[in-house]
Amino acid sequence: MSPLRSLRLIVAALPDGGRRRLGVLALATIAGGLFEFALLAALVMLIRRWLDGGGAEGAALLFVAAALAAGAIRFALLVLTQRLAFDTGHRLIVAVQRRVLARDWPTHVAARTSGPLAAIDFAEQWLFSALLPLLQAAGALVLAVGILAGLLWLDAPAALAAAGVLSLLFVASNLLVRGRLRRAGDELGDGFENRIAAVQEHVGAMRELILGGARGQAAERFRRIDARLADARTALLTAQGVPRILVESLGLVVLALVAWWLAGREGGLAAALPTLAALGLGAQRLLPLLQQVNQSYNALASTGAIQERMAALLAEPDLDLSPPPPALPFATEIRLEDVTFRYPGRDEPALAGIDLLIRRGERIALAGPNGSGKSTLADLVMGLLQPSHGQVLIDGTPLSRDLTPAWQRNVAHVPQSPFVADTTLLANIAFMDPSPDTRRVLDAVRLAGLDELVAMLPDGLATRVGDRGQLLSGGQRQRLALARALYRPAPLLVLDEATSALDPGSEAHVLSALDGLQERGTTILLIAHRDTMMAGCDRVVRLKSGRLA
Ligand SMILES: Nc1ncnc2c1ncn2[C@@H]1O[C@H](COP(=O)(O)OP(=O)(O)OP(=O)(O)O)[C@@H](O)[C@H]1O
Repeated sequence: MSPLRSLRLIVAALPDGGRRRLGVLALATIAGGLFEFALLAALVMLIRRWLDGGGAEGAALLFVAAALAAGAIRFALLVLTQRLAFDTGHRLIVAVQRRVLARDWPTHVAARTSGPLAAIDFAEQWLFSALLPLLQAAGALVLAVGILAGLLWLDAPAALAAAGVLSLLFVASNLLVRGRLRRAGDELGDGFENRIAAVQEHVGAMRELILGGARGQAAERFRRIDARLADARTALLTAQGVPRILVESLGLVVLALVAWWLAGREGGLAAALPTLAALGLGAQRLLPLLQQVNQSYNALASTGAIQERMAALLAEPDLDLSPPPPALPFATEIRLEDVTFRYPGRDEPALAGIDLLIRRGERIALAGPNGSGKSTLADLVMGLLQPSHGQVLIDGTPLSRDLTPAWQRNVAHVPQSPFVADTTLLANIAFMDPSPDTRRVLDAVRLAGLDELVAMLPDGLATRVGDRGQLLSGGQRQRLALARALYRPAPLLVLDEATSALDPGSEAHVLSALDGLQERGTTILLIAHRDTMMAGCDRVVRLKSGRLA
Protein backbone atom coordinates (compact mmCIF):
# COMPACT_ATOMS: atom_id res chain seq x y z
CA MET A 1 0.00 0.00 0.00
CA SER A 2 1.38 3.40 -0.92
CA PRO A 3 2.01 5.89 1.90
CA LEU A 4 -0.61 8.11 0.21
CA ARG A 5 -3.32 5.43 0.56
CA SER A 6 -2.25 4.90 4.15
CA LEU A 7 -2.71 8.59 4.71
CA ARG A 8 -6.23 8.45 3.29
CA LEU A 9 -7.03 5.53 5.58
CA ILE A 10 -5.82 7.58 8.53
CA VAL A 11 -7.89 10.61 7.59
CA ALA A 12 -10.97 8.40 7.19
CA ALA A 13 -10.40 6.91 10.66
CA LEU A 14 -9.77 10.20 12.48
CA PRO A 15 -11.91 10.59 15.60
CA ASP A 16 -14.61 13.26 15.94
CA GLY A 17 -12.94 16.64 15.75
CA GLY A 18 -9.85 14.83 14.47
CA ARG A 19 -9.25 17.26 11.64
CA ARG A 20 -9.30 20.18 14.07
CA ARG A 21 -6.85 18.35 16.31
CA LEU A 22 -4.70 17.58 13.29
CA GLY A 23 -4.73 21.34 12.57
CA VAL A 24 -3.60 22.14 16.14
CA LEU A 25 -0.87 19.54 15.78
CA ALA A 26 0.27 21.11 12.49
CA LEU A 27 0.40 24.59 14.08
CA ALA A 28 2.34 23.29 17.07
CA THR A 29 4.71 21.53 14.70
CA ILE A 30 5.33 24.72 12.70
CA ALA A 31 5.90 26.61 15.95
CA GLY A 32 8.35 23.85 16.89
CA GLY A 33 10.20 24.34 13.59
CA LEU A 34 10.44 28.12 14.20
CA PHE A 35 11.83 27.57 17.69
CA GLU A 36 14.43 25.14 16.36
CA PHE A 37 15.45 27.86 13.89
CA ALA A 38 15.52 30.45 16.69
CA LEU A 39 17.62 28.14 18.85
CA LEU A 40 20.33 27.88 16.20
CA ALA A 41 20.26 31.62 15.55
CA ALA A 42 20.59 32.35 19.29
CA LEU A 43 23.53 29.97 19.55
CA VAL A 44 25.34 31.61 16.66
CA MET A 45 24.69 35.08 18.13
CA LEU A 46 26.02 33.93 21.48
CA ILE A 47 29.24 32.51 20.07
CA ARG A 48 29.81 35.58 17.88
CA ARG A 49 29.39 37.83 20.93
CA TRP A 50 31.90 35.72 22.83
CA LEU A 51 34.37 35.82 19.98
CA ASP A 52 33.90 39.60 19.61
CA GLY A 53 34.61 39.89 23.33
CA GLY A 54 31.39 41.89 23.90
CA GLY A 55 28.75 41.37 26.65
CA ALA A 56 27.08 38.12 25.96
CA GLU A 57 24.43 38.17 28.73
CA GLY A 58 21.54 39.17 26.46
CA ALA A 59 22.46 36.55 23.84
CA ALA A 60 22.88 33.92 26.56
CA LEU A 61 19.42 34.68 27.94
CA LEU A 62 17.97 34.48 24.46
CA PHE A 63 19.64 31.13 23.91
CA VAL A 64 18.32 29.72 27.21
CA ALA A 65 14.80 30.98 26.43
CA ALA A 66 14.88 29.48 22.94
CA ALA A 67 16.17 26.13 24.28
CA LEU A 68 13.43 25.96 26.93
CA ALA A 69 10.72 26.98 24.46
CA ALA A 70 11.89 24.43 21.89
CA GLY A 71 11.82 21.73 24.62
CA ALA A 72 8.32 22.78 25.72
CA ILE A 73 7.05 22.67 22.16
CA ARG A 74 8.56 19.22 21.65
CA PHE A 75 6.81 17.99 24.79
CA ALA A 76 3.49 19.46 23.60
CA LEU A 77 4.01 17.77 20.24
CA LEU A 78 4.67 14.46 21.95
CA VAL A 79 1.44 14.68 23.96
CA LEU A 80 -0.70 15.86 21.02
CA THR A 81 0.68 13.22 18.68
CA GLN A 82 0.19 10.32 21.10
CA ARG A 83 -3.34 11.46 21.96
CA LEU A 84 -4.41 11.77 18.37
CA ALA A 85 -2.74 8.51 17.36
CA PHE A 86 -4.27 6.46 20.17
CA ASP A 87 -7.73 8.01 19.78
CA THR A 88 -7.59 7.26 16.07
CA GLY A 89 -6.28 3.75 16.75
CA HIS A 90 -9.06 3.14 19.27
CA ARG A 91 -11.65 4.33 16.80
CA LEU A 92 -10.18 2.11 14.17
CA ILE A 93 -10.22 -1.01 16.36
CA VAL A 94 -13.86 -0.34 17.26
CA ALA A 95 -14.69 0.32 13.59
CA VAL A 96 -13.16 -3.01 12.60
CA GLN A 97 -15.12 -4.89 15.25
CA ARG A 98 -18.32 -3.12 14.19
CA ARG A 99 -17.81 -4.32 10.63
CA VAL A 100 -17.32 -7.87 11.90
CA LEU A 101 -20.61 -7.52 13.81
CA ALA A 102 -22.30 -6.03 10.72
CA ARG A 103 -21.59 -9.09 8.59
CA ASP A 104 -24.63 -11.02 7.46
CA TRP A 105 -24.97 -14.68 8.37
CA PRO A 106 -23.58 -16.23 5.15
CA THR A 107 -20.51 -13.95 5.23
CA HIS A 108 -19.96 -14.79 8.88
CA VAL A 109 -20.23 -18.52 8.25
CA ALA A 110 -17.92 -18.41 5.23
CA ALA A 111 -15.21 -16.35 6.98
CA ARG A 112 -12.23 -17.88 8.75
CA THR A 113 -12.94 -17.43 12.47
CA SER A 114 -9.38 -16.30 13.15
CA GLY A 115 -9.92 -13.36 10.76
CA PRO A 116 -11.87 -11.09 13.14
CA LEU A 117 -9.49 -11.93 16.00
CA ALA A 118 -6.45 -11.21 13.88
CA ALA A 119 -8.11 -7.97 12.74
CA ILE A 120 -7.65 -6.57 16.25
CA ASP A 121 -3.96 -7.45 16.04
CA PHE A 122 -3.78 -5.81 12.62
CA ALA A 123 -5.35 -2.63 13.96
CA GLU A 124 -2.82 -2.56 16.83
CA GLN A 125 0.04 -3.25 14.45
CA TRP A 126 -1.22 -0.59 12.12
CA LEU A 127 -1.39 1.90 14.97
CA PHE A 128 2.20 1.30 16.01
CA SER A 129 3.73 0.64 12.61
CA ALA A 130 1.93 3.19 10.46
CA LEU A 131 -0.24 5.73 12.20
CA LEU A 132 2.01 6.74 15.09
CA PRO A 133 5.20 6.77 12.99
CA LEU A 134 3.46 8.77 10.26
CA LEU A 135 2.29 11.45 12.66
CA GLN A 136 5.70 11.53 14.33
CA ALA A 137 7.42 11.66 10.96
CA ALA A 138 5.29 14.57 9.79
CA GLY A 139 6.23 16.48 12.96
CA ALA A 140 9.89 15.49 12.69
CA LEU A 141 10.00 16.63 9.07
CA VAL A 142 8.79 20.12 9.94
CA LEU A 143 11.26 20.41 12.82
CA ALA A 144 14.01 19.18 10.52
CA VAL A 145 13.08 21.87 7.98
CA GLY A 146 13.40 24.51 10.75
CA ILE A 147 16.86 23.28 11.68
CA LEU A 148 17.96 23.01 8.05
CA ALA A 149 16.70 26.52 7.34
CA GLY A 150 18.77 27.75 10.30
CA LEU A 151 21.88 26.02 9.01
CA LEU A 152 21.34 27.30 5.45
CA TRP A 153 20.92 30.86 6.71
CA LEU A 154 24.16 30.52 8.63
CA ASP A 155 26.36 28.82 6.07
CA ALA A 156 24.62 27.58 2.94
CA PRO A 157 27.54 25.67 1.35
CA ALA A 158 28.40 23.82 4.56
CA ALA A 159 24.75 23.02 5.32
CA LEU A 160 24.07 21.87 1.74
CA ALA A 161 27.16 19.68 1.70
CA ALA A 162 26.28 18.03 5.03
CA ALA A 163 22.57 17.63 4.15
CA GLY A 164 23.38 16.31 0.65
CA VAL A 165 25.75 13.60 1.87
CA LEU A 166 23.41 12.58 4.71
CA SER A 167 20.43 12.32 2.32
CA LEU A 168 22.46 10.14 -0.02
CA LEU A 169 23.32 7.90 2.91
CA PHE A 170 19.63 7.60 3.83
CA VAL A 171 18.53 6.78 0.29
CA ALA A 172 21.30 4.20 -0.20
CA SER A 173 20.65 2.44 3.10
CA ASN A 174 16.92 2.29 2.40
CA LEU A 175 17.44 0.76 -1.02
CA LEU A 176 19.62 -1.83 0.66
CA VAL A 177 16.85 -3.13 2.95
CA ARG A 178 13.73 -2.41 0.89
CA GLY A 179 13.09 -5.94 -0.42
CA ARG A 180 13.70 -7.57 2.96
CA LEU A 181 11.31 -5.15 4.65
CA ARG A 182 8.50 -5.89 2.23
CA ARG A 183 8.89 -9.67 2.51
CA ALA A 184 8.97 -9.56 6.32
CA GLY A 185 5.86 -7.34 6.36
CA ASP A 186 3.93 -9.80 4.18
CA GLU A 187 4.96 -12.72 6.41
CA LEU A 188 3.76 -10.81 9.49
CA GLY A 189 0.19 -10.54 8.13
CA ASP A 190 -0.09 -14.32 7.57
CA GLY A 191 1.75 -15.12 10.80
CA PHE A 192 -0.71 -13.34 13.09
CA GLU A 193 -3.74 -15.03 11.53
CA ASN A 194 -2.15 -18.50 11.54
CA ARG A 195 -1.14 -18.19 15.19
CA ILE A 196 -4.66 -17.27 16.28
CA ALA A 197 -6.14 -20.07 14.16
CA ALA A 198 -3.81 -22.58 15.85
CA VAL A 199 -4.74 -21.44 19.37
CA GLN A 200 -8.44 -21.67 18.50
CA GLU A 201 -7.89 -25.18 17.23
CA HIS A 202 -6.17 -26.22 20.47
CA VAL A 203 -9.01 -24.83 22.59
CA GLY A 204 -11.73 -26.39 20.43
CA ALA A 205 -10.10 -29.78 19.96
CA MET A 206 -8.54 -30.37 23.40
CA ARG A 207 -10.42 -33.62 24.00
CA GLU A 208 -9.38 -34.99 20.59
CA LEU A 209 -5.79 -33.89 21.20
CA ILE A 210 -5.66 -35.62 24.61
CA LEU A 211 -7.33 -38.84 23.46
CA GLY A 212 -5.35 -38.95 20.23
CA GLY A 213 -2.07 -38.37 22.09
CA ALA A 214 -1.53 -35.48 19.70
CA ARG A 215 -0.71 -32.66 22.10
CA GLY A 216 3.01 -32.94 21.32
CA GLN A 217 2.28 -32.65 17.59
CA ALA A 218 0.07 -29.63 18.21
CA ALA A 219 2.79 -28.00 20.32
CA GLU A 220 5.38 -28.63 17.59
CA ARG A 221 3.11 -27.19 14.89
CA PHE A 222 2.46 -24.13 17.05
CA ARG A 223 6.21 -23.75 17.65
CA ARG A 224 6.83 -23.71 13.89
CA ILE A 225 4.06 -21.15 13.25
CA ASP A 226 5.29 -18.86 16.03
CA ALA A 227 8.93 -19.30 15.01
CA ARG A 228 8.05 -18.06 11.51
CA LEU A 229 6.30 -15.07 13.04
CA ALA A 230 9.28 -14.37 15.34
CA ASP A 231 11.66 -14.63 12.35
CA ALA A 232 9.52 -12.17 10.39
CA ARG A 233 9.45 -9.71 13.31
CA THR A 234 13.20 -10.05 13.85
CA ALA A 235 13.88 -9.49 10.16
CA LEU A 236 11.57 -6.50 10.08
CA LEU A 237 13.04 -4.73 13.08
CA THR A 238 16.62 -5.55 12.07
CA ALA A 239 16.10 -4.25 8.55
CA GLN A 240 14.43 -1.14 9.96
CA GLY A 241 17.47 -0.53 12.19
CA VAL A 242 20.09 -0.80 9.42
CA PRO A 243 19.62 2.71 7.95
CA ARG A 244 19.84 4.23 11.46
CA ILE A 245 23.15 2.56 12.27
CA LEU A 246 24.63 3.36 8.87
CA VAL A 247 23.64 7.02 8.98
CA GLU A 248 24.66 7.49 12.61
CA SER A 249 28.16 6.09 12.12
CA LEU A 250 28.85 7.52 8.68
CA GLY A 251 27.10 10.78 9.65
CA LEU A 252 29.83 11.45 12.22
CA VAL A 253 32.47 10.98 9.54
CA VAL A 254 30.57 13.45 7.29
CA LEU A 255 30.46 16.04 10.08
CA ALA A 256 34.18 15.63 10.78
CA LEU A 257 34.93 16.11 7.07
CA VAL A 258 32.78 19.26 6.93
CA ALA A 259 34.52 20.60 10.06
CA TRP A 260 37.92 19.91 8.48
CA TRP A 261 36.85 21.67 5.27
CA LEU A 262 35.45 24.67 7.20
CA ALA A 263 38.60 25.03 9.28
CA GLY A 264 40.65 25.17 6.07
CA ARG A 265 38.72 28.19 4.74
CA GLU A 266 39.68 31.83 5.13
CA GLY A 267 39.78 32.93 8.77
CA GLY A 268 40.66 29.45 9.99
CA LEU A 269 39.09 27.68 12.95
CA ALA A 270 38.06 30.89 14.77
CA ALA A 271 35.89 32.08 11.87
CA ALA A 272 34.38 28.63 11.48
CA LEU A 273 33.56 28.26 15.17
CA PRO A 274 29.93 29.59 15.10
CA THR A 275 29.14 27.46 12.06
CA LEU A 276 30.75 24.40 13.63
CA ALA A 277 28.81 24.87 16.87
CA ALA A 278 25.55 25.32 14.95
CA LEU A 279 26.32 22.27 12.80
CA GLY A 280 27.04 20.23 15.93
CA LEU A 281 23.83 21.31 17.65
CA GLY A 282 21.87 21.01 14.39
CA ALA A 283 23.17 17.48 13.80
CA GLN A 284 22.39 16.49 17.38
CA ARG A 285 18.78 17.68 16.90
CA LEU A 286 18.44 16.72 13.25
CA LEU A 287 19.77 13.18 13.12
CA PRO A 288 17.18 11.59 15.48
CA LEU A 289 14.43 13.45 13.62
CA LEU A 290 15.62 12.21 10.25
CA GLN A 291 15.88 8.70 11.69
CA GLN A 292 12.27 9.03 12.75
CA VAL A 293 11.15 10.07 9.28
CA ASN A 294 13.12 7.27 7.75
CA GLN A 295 11.90 4.63 10.18
CA SER A 296 8.30 5.71 9.65
CA TYR A 297 8.68 5.48 5.91
CA ASN A 298 10.10 1.98 6.27
CA ALA A 299 7.36 0.93 8.68
CA LEU A 300 4.73 2.18 6.25
CA ALA A 301 6.35 0.53 3.27
CA SER A 302 6.86 -2.80 5.01
CA THR A 303 3.44 -3.24 6.61
CA GLY A 304 1.52 -2.97 3.34
CA ALA A 305 -0.02 -6.43 3.81
CA ILE A 306 -1.43 -5.52 7.21
CA GLN A 307 -2.72 -2.21 5.92
CA GLU A 308 -4.37 -3.92 2.92
CA ARG A 309 -6.28 -6.19 5.29
CA MET A 310 -7.31 -3.26 7.42
CA ALA A 311 -8.48 -1.36 4.37
CA ALA A 312 -10.44 -4.38 3.12
CA LEU A 313 -12.16 -4.74 6.50
CA LEU A 314 -12.95 -1.04 6.70
CA ALA A 315 -14.43 -1.18 3.20
CA GLU A 316 -17.07 -3.63 4.47
CA PRO A 317 -20.45 -2.13 5.43
CA ASP A 318 -20.60 -0.50 8.85
CA LEU A 319 -23.08 -1.56 11.53
CA ASP A 320 -26.35 0.33 11.73
CA LEU A 321 -26.36 1.62 15.33
CA SER A 322 -29.91 2.97 15.28
CA PRO A 323 -32.21 1.27 17.82
CA PRO A 324 -33.73 -2.00 16.56
CA PRO A 325 -37.07 -1.59 14.75
CA PRO A 326 -40.31 -2.71 16.42
CA ALA A 327 -41.27 -6.32 15.70
CA LEU A 328 -42.96 -6.98 12.37
CA PRO A 329 -46.64 -7.87 12.92
CA PHE A 330 -47.08 -11.65 12.64
CA ALA A 331 -50.75 -12.60 12.89
CA THR A 332 -51.55 -15.42 10.52
CA GLU A 333 -48.82 -17.22 8.56
CA ILE A 334 -45.34 -17.74 7.19
CA ARG A 335 -45.37 -18.87 3.58
CA LEU A 336 -42.49 -20.17 1.46
CA GLU A 337 -43.22 -19.86 -2.27
CA ASP A 338 -41.10 -21.89 -4.69
CA VAL A 339 -38.00 -21.28 -2.56
CA THR A 340 -34.61 -22.38 -3.84
CA PHE A 341 -31.37 -21.76 -1.99
CA ARG A 342 -27.83 -22.38 -3.19
CA TYR A 343 -24.79 -21.83 -0.94
CA PRO A 344 -22.01 -19.84 -2.62
CA GLY A 345 -19.54 -22.13 -4.36
CA ARG A 346 -21.94 -25.10 -4.42
CA ASP A 347 -23.31 -26.49 -7.69
CA GLU A 348 -26.28 -28.28 -6.19
CA PRO A 349 -28.92 -26.19 -4.37
CA ALA A 350 -29.36 -27.03 -0.67
CA LEU A 351 -33.11 -26.48 -1.15
CA ALA A 352 -35.15 -26.45 -4.35
CA GLY A 353 -38.76 -25.58 -5.18
CA ILE A 354 -40.02 -25.50 -1.59
CA ASP A 355 -43.68 -24.50 -1.08
CA LEU A 356 -44.63 -24.50 2.58
CA LEU A 357 -47.27 -22.84 4.75
CA ILE A 358 -46.73 -22.45 8.49
CA ARG A 359 -49.79 -21.08 10.28
CA ARG A 360 -49.48 -18.94 13.37
CA GLY A 361 -49.67 -21.19 16.46
CA GLU A 362 -48.78 -24.38 14.61
CA ARG A 363 -46.09 -26.80 15.78
CA ILE A 364 -44.25 -28.23 12.80
CA ALA A 365 -41.45 -30.77 12.75
CA LEU A 366 -38.85 -30.72 10.01
CA ALA A 367 -37.49 -34.21 9.42
CA GLY A 368 -35.15 -35.85 6.94
CA PRO A 369 -31.69 -37.35 6.63
CA ASN A 370 -28.48 -35.44 7.42
CA GLY A 371 -27.74 -32.80 4.85
CA SER A 372 -31.30 -32.80 3.45
CA GLY A 373 -31.69 -29.05 4.09
CA LYS A 374 -33.56 -28.79 7.41
CA SER A 375 -31.29 -26.19 9.03
CA THR A 376 -31.11 -24.25 5.75
CA LEU A 377 -34.91 -24.10 5.63
CA ALA A 378 -35.05 -22.90 9.24
CA ASP A 379 -32.39 -20.23 8.46
CA LEU A 380 -34.54 -19.00 5.55
CA VAL A 381 -37.62 -18.79 7.78
CA MET A 382 -35.60 -16.82 10.35
CA GLY A 383 -34.32 -14.43 7.66
CA LEU A 384 -30.69 -15.45 8.25
CA LEU A 385 -30.48 -16.50 4.60
CA GLN A 386 -32.24 -14.94 1.60
CA PRO A 387 -33.71 -17.29 -1.06
CA SER A 388 -31.76 -17.53 -4.32
CA HIS A 389 -35.14 -17.89 -6.00
CA GLY A 390 -38.75 -17.61 -4.76
CA GLN A 391 -39.78 -15.78 -1.62
CA VAL A 392 -40.70 -16.00 2.05
CA LEU A 393 -43.88 -14.11 2.96
CA ILE A 394 -45.00 -13.05 6.43
CA ASP A 395 -48.77 -12.49 6.58
CA GLY A 396 -48.59 -12.07 2.79
CA THR A 397 -45.75 -9.50 2.83
CA PRO A 398 -42.50 -10.58 1.13
CA LEU A 399 -39.65 -10.70 3.63
CA SER A 400 -37.26 -8.20 2.05
CA ARG A 401 -33.77 -7.46 3.40
CA ASP A 402 -35.14 -4.21 4.87
CA LEU A 403 -37.91 -5.97 6.77
CA THR A 404 -35.66 -8.76 8.04
CA PRO A 405 -34.40 -7.03 11.25
CA ALA A 406 -38.04 -6.30 12.25
CA TRP A 407 -39.04 -9.90 11.48
CA GLN A 408 -36.13 -11.30 13.48
CA ARG A 409 -37.43 -9.61 16.60
CA ASN A 410 -40.18 -12.29 16.51
CA VAL A 411 -37.75 -15.18 16.48
CA ALA A 412 -36.20 -17.18 19.32
CA HIS A 413 -33.82 -19.95 18.32
CA VAL A 414 -32.14 -22.89 20.03
CA PRO A 415 -29.22 -24.04 17.89
CA GLN A 416 -27.78 -27.53 17.50
CA SER A 417 -24.62 -26.58 19.42
CA PRO A 418 -25.52 -23.67 21.70
CA PHE A 419 -23.13 -20.88 22.51
CA VAL A 420 -22.59 -20.53 26.26
CA ALA A 421 -20.76 -17.46 27.56
CA ASP A 422 -18.24 -17.58 30.41
CA THR A 423 -20.54 -15.83 32.86
CA THR A 424 -23.39 -16.63 35.26
CA LEU A 425 -26.49 -18.68 34.52
CA LEU A 426 -28.55 -15.50 34.83
CA ALA A 427 -26.46 -13.53 32.34
CA ASN A 428 -26.48 -16.47 29.95
CA ILE A 429 -30.26 -16.72 30.02
CA ALA A 430 -30.93 -12.98 29.83
CA PHE A 431 -28.19 -12.80 27.19
CA MET A 432 -27.21 -9.19 26.30
CA ASP A 433 -30.15 -7.84 28.31
CA PRO A 434 -28.74 -4.82 30.20
CA SER A 435 -31.41 -5.11 32.93
CA PRO A 436 -32.41 -8.77 33.28
CA ASP A 437 -35.91 -9.49 34.53
CA THR A 438 -35.36 -12.12 37.25
CA ARG A 439 -39.00 -13.23 37.26
CA ARG A 440 -38.90 -13.97 33.53
CA VAL A 441 -35.54 -15.71 33.95
CA LEU A 442 -37.04 -17.97 36.66
CA ASP A 443 -40.04 -18.75 34.41
CA ALA A 444 -37.68 -19.70 31.57
CA VAL A 445 -35.59 -21.81 33.99
CA ARG A 446 -38.71 -23.69 35.07
CA LEU A 447 -39.99 -24.23 31.52
CA ALA A 448 -36.58 -25.50 30.37
CA GLY A 449 -36.37 -27.88 33.36
CA LEU A 450 -33.32 -26.21 34.84
CA ASP A 451 -34.97 -25.38 38.18
CA GLU A 452 -33.62 -28.46 39.99
CA LEU A 453 -30.08 -27.60 38.99
CA VAL A 454 -30.47 -23.95 40.00
CA ALA A 455 -31.92 -25.00 43.40
CA MET A 456 -28.97 -27.34 43.96
CA LEU A 457 -26.25 -24.80 43.22
CA PRO A 458 -25.06 -22.76 46.25
CA ASP A 459 -24.97 -19.58 44.17
CA GLY A 460 -28.17 -20.38 42.23
CA LEU A 461 -28.59 -18.19 39.17
CA ALA A 462 -25.37 -16.37 40.06
CA THR A 463 -23.32 -19.54 39.41
CA ARG A 464 -20.68 -19.13 36.73
CA VAL A 465 -20.85 -21.80 34.04
CA GLY A 466 -17.22 -21.67 32.83
CA ASP A 467 -15.73 -21.05 29.43
CA ARG A 468 -18.17 -22.34 26.77
CA GLY A 469 -20.31 -23.76 29.62
CA GLN A 470 -17.71 -26.42 30.44
CA LEU A 471 -18.91 -26.68 34.04
CA LEU A 472 -22.31 -27.94 32.82
CA SER A 473 -23.25 -31.27 31.28
CA GLY A 474 -24.24 -31.46 27.59
CA GLY A 475 -27.94 -31.77 28.49
CA GLN A 476 -27.72 -28.86 30.96
CA ARG A 477 -26.12 -26.71 28.25
CA GLN A 478 -29.00 -27.53 25.91
CA ARG A 479 -31.54 -26.65 28.59
CA LEU A 480 -29.68 -23.42 29.25
CA ALA A 481 -29.97 -22.56 25.54
CA LEU A 482 -33.64 -23.44 25.68
CA ALA A 483 -34.15 -21.19 28.72
CA ARG A 484 -32.40 -18.35 26.83
CA ALA A 485 -34.80 -18.75 23.90
CA LEU A 486 -37.82 -18.96 26.24
CA TYR A 487 -36.73 -15.78 28.07
CA ARG A 488 -37.49 -13.83 24.89
CA PRO A 489 -41.22 -13.47 24.47
CA ALA A 490 -41.05 -14.38 20.75
CA PRO A 491 -44.04 -15.64 18.74
CA LEU A 492 -41.81 -17.96 16.66
CA LEU A 493 -39.61 -20.54 18.38
CA VAL A 494 -37.17 -22.51 16.23
CA LEU A 495 -35.55 -25.56 17.82
CA ASP A 496 -32.72 -27.20 15.89
CA GLU A 497 -32.36 -30.65 17.44
CA ALA A 498 -32.55 -28.83 20.73
CA THR A 499 -33.35 -31.90 22.83
CA SER A 500 -30.86 -34.34 21.30
CA ALA A 501 -28.79 -34.48 24.52
CA LEU A 502 -31.76 -34.73 26.92
CA ASP A 503 -32.75 -37.90 28.77
CA PRO A 504 -36.35 -39.11 28.19
CA GLY A 505 -37.62 -37.49 31.41
CA SER A 506 -36.14 -34.10 30.54
CA GLU A 507 -37.38 -34.36 26.98
CA ALA A 508 -40.92 -35.05 28.23
CA HIS A 509 -40.63 -31.99 30.46
CA VAL A 510 -39.59 -29.83 27.51
CA LEU A 511 -42.44 -31.26 25.39
CA SER A 512 -45.02 -30.28 28.00
CA ALA A 513 -43.44 -26.80 28.14
CA LEU A 514 -43.86 -26.57 24.37
CA ASP A 515 -47.54 -27.54 24.78
CA GLY A 516 -47.94 -24.58 27.14
CA LEU A 517 -46.23 -22.20 24.72
CA GLN A 518 -48.37 -23.39 21.84
CA GLU A 519 -51.50 -22.81 23.88
CA ARG A 520 -50.35 -19.20 24.28
CA GLY A 521 -50.09 -18.86 20.49
CA THR A 522 -46.36 -19.50 19.92
CA THR A 523 -45.52 -20.97 16.53
CA ILE A 524 -42.94 -23.73 16.88
CA LEU A 525 -40.68 -25.05 14.15
CA LEU A 526 -38.56 -27.91 15.32
CA ILE A 527 -35.93 -29.93 13.57
CA ALA A 528 -36.08 -33.44 14.93
CA HIS A 529 -34.78 -36.91 14.30
CA ARG A 530 -36.61 -38.58 17.19
CA ASP A 531 -40.22 -39.78 17.03
CA THR A 532 -40.86 -38.54 20.57
CA MET A 533 -40.30 -34.93 19.43
CA MET A 534 -42.41 -35.36 16.29
CA ALA A 535 -45.27 -36.94 18.22
CA GLY A 536 -46.68 -33.71 19.63
CA CYS A 537 -46.46 -31.80 16.32
CA ASP A 538 -49.39 -30.77 14.15
CA ARG A 539 -47.49 -31.76 11.02
CA VAL A 540 -44.21 -33.37 10.04
CA VAL A 541 -42.58 -31.85 6.94
CA ARG A 542 -40.06 -34.25 5.42
CA LEU A 543 -37.14 -33.21 3.28
CA LYS A 544 -34.98 -35.33 1.02
CA SER A 545 -31.99 -33.96 -0.88
CA GLY A 546 -33.29 -30.41 -0.57
CA ARG A 547 -36.84 -31.15 -1.75
CA LEU A 548 -40.09 -31.83 0.04
CA ALA A 549 -40.44 -35.62 0.28
N1 LIG B 1 -22.43 -22.69 5.00
C1 LIG B 1 -22.56 -23.63 4.08
N2 LIG B 1 -21.86 -23.53 2.93
C2 LIG B 1 -21.98 -24.46 1.97
N3 LIG B 1 -22.78 -25.51 2.07
C3 LIG B 1 -23.50 -25.68 3.18
C4 LIG B 1 -23.42 -24.75 4.24
N4 LIG B 1 -24.24 -25.16 5.23
C5 LIG B 1 -24.81 -26.30 4.79
N5 LIG B 1 -24.37 -26.62 3.57
C6 LIG B 1 -24.79 -27.75 2.74
O1 LIG B 1 -26.19 -27.65 2.51
C7 LIG B 1 -26.81 -28.92 2.58
C8 LIG B 1 -27.95 -28.87 3.61
O2 LIG B 1 -27.40 -28.64 4.89
P1 LIG B 1 -28.28 -28.48 6.19
O3 LIG B 1 -27.39 -28.09 7.31
O4 LIG B 1 -29.43 -27.58 5.87
O5 LIG B 1 -28.80 -29.97 6.37
P2 LIG B 1 -29.60 -30.61 7.61
O6 LIG B 1 -30.75 -31.33 7.01
O7 LIG B 1 -29.91 -29.58 8.63
O8 LIG B 1 -28.50 -31.62 8.14
P3 LIG B 1 -28.29 -32.26 9.62
O9 LIG B 1 -29.41 -33.18 9.91
O10 LIG B 1 -27.01 -32.99 9.44
O11 LIG B 1 -28.16 -31.11 10.57
C9 LIG B 1 -25.73 -29.92 2.94
O12 LIG B 1 -25.33 -30.56 1.74
C10 LIG B 1 -24.59 -29.08 3.46
O13 LIG B 1 -23.34 -29.63 3.12
